[in-house]
Amino acid sequence: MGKPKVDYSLYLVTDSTPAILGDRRLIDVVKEALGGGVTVVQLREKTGDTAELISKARELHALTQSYGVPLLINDRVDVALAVGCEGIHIGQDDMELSTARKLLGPDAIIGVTVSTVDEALKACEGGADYLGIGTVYATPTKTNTKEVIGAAGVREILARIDDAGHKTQTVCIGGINESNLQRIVFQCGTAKKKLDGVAIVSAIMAAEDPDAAATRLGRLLRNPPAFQVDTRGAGSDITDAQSMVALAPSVVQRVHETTPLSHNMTNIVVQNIAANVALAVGASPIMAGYGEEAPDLCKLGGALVINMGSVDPAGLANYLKALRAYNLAGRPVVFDPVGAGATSLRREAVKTIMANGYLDVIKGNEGEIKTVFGNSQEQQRGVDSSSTLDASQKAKLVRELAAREKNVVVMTGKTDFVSDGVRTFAIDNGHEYLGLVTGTGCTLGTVISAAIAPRKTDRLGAVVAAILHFEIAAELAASQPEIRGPGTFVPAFLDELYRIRLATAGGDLVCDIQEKFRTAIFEFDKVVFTTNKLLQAANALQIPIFVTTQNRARLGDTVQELQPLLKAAGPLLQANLDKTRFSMWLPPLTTSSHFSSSTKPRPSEVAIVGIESHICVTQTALDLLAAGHSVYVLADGVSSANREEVGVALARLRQAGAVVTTSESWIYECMGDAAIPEFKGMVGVMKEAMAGTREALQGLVGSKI
Ligand SMILES: Cc1ncc(COP(=O)(O)OP(=O)(O)O)c(N)n1
Ligand SMILES: Cc1ncsc1CCOP(=O)(O)O
Repeated sequence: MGKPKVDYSLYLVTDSTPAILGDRRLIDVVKEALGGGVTVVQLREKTGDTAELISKARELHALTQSYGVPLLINDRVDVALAVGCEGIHIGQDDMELSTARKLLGPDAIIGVTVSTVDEALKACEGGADYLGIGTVYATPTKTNTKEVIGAAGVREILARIDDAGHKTQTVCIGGINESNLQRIVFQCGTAKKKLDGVAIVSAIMAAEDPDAAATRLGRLLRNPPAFQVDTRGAGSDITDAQSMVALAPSVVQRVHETTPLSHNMTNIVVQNIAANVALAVGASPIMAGYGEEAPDLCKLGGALVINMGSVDPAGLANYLKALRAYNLAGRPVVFDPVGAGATSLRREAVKTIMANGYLDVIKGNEGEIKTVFGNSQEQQRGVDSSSTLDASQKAKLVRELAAREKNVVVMTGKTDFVSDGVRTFAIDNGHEYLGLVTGTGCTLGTVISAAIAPRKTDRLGAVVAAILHFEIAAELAASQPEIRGPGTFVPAFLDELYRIRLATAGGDLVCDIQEKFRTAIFEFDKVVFTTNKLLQAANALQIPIFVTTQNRARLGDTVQELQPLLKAAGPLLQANLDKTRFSMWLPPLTTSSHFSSSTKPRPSEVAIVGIESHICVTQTALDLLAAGHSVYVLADGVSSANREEVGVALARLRQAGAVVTTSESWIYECMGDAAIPEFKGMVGVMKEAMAGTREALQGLVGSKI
């Protein structure tokens, strides 16, 4: 006959206790569940005499056979033998596996309960057909549970039996229902070994409509959870620090452009500063602690921050409601387990939150992350962090926690560690003033929420970008001469958050201003003059610069006059590319984070200067327009060999949708406000350049536009 092939995916374990079955008949409920698609049935009766059990089992077996579904008997080999059903399920305190196998023969299905790696390895070696791994979560259905192992425990067992080369099939059991099934399956599986199914009692047996419940559970099993994001092509392949840093401006820019909702359920201390930080980075904050609002708020395309800094029972219930709503909507959640190890209540709250939903990012200090990991016996003092781990231990901890939770984990500190379980980075930015202002650490969660709000984004890249934005702003703020301490630091910090995000938008393109063209191009020196002014402004206003040369070997480098400014630009000079194509719109420009347009609802704003206006400038501008960007052609900074070409080219570009304007107009537009700190310096530059600007305008613009 041979051993039947079993589909373990939706495994029903019965329960005849009144609390679950009510006044219904077991056979009727199982029939409905079979109708809903359960794939295995286990008869689990803890009371009643043997004859009664055999008769129930016979009746059930006839039913399950008619659905082509195997029936297994809990604990009782004798009953299985009497009925001739497909097999049994035994626990650690039941008959030995080897004895059961002898009695039932090689073709019987025998499942074994395991809650530790040793038990699992032993059962696999002993020839179990499947493992019932649990208890995943505490459940009123079985109160004599020895171990509650969570998804982390299941995952560990799966990984270890896979490492040992066992192909034994697996289900997990305990507290599984419609609200957590997808997350449990998602978090339990390793890259190499996934669960073969879930075993469920009450979520089907106690359901008002077991057929519908089983149908819904089956559907959930067959589909990936809403929060599982496919980030292929969104940066998840980036593994080196340099590329990760290069990605950051696009993340900052995207927040600026999309104004994502940052829904903060946060503590009483940080409400105000968190809202201001959200605004400074370009997010739209809502400080809403009432969970009933979450089903509406989660539809607005933002992300949730659960900061348990002032947790209480009502707050916890609200977090859980919001967590559920955001998980169901596939919207990201940042969890800040503030003071996680400080009290037993907080430790319990962490467990409850983690058992009730998927957390896309967990951010905490060392003590908090240790508590979340679950191996900390340390008593945390208040919510502050004290460190006992060295750098490699910290990196290992965040990596292991992230791998276990299948999310991103951030451990903040003098050096921050961030990991998605595969890639781990250390970030050494920030300033000590951040530690002297209450609540700033919490506001990092808010910045992260804004960065991870878009669905198709590499979460790790977004989190790294958020940390860089936050910590570099702190450094810039603290370095200003008027900052005397944490009090003056806070407003400067908000300013810098704001300024950095403005600076990430747009860029200046300098097209082929090369030595060999000096004598051939009409009013070449004026193009150079305008470009010089533009580069000064870019350096002062932190605007990214992209430079090209056409066939550098033959036509020379960008002219000498501009070289000191390009050098001074440092990392602002994003590309200095030699080309043969006429258009500048080539990698790395096209792939640069400034212009990656995959998720952008609003395009970048780009200014172009250079030569020749009717060839390279025209083709670059047309390509940028086609890619969805806003193009500003600076008429006092572009020229051609034949002066007549310039006006024709500018007219064409204007018609194609480019804005034809002047360098001064563009620079003032970039500043936006005379109150910004750079304004004074820039006015000085403009004044000094006044005569040259006039000459450039007269020479290059004249009556041409
Ligand atoms: C599929 C599955 N897994 C685990 C159990 C638990 O069995 P056991 O440890 O024998 O506990 P009781 O069910 O006897 O209380 C199970 N029944 N089914
Ligand atoms: C039999 C068993 N073994 C471990 S937990 C459990 C009961 C699971 O019941 P429920 O699916 O209602 O949580």
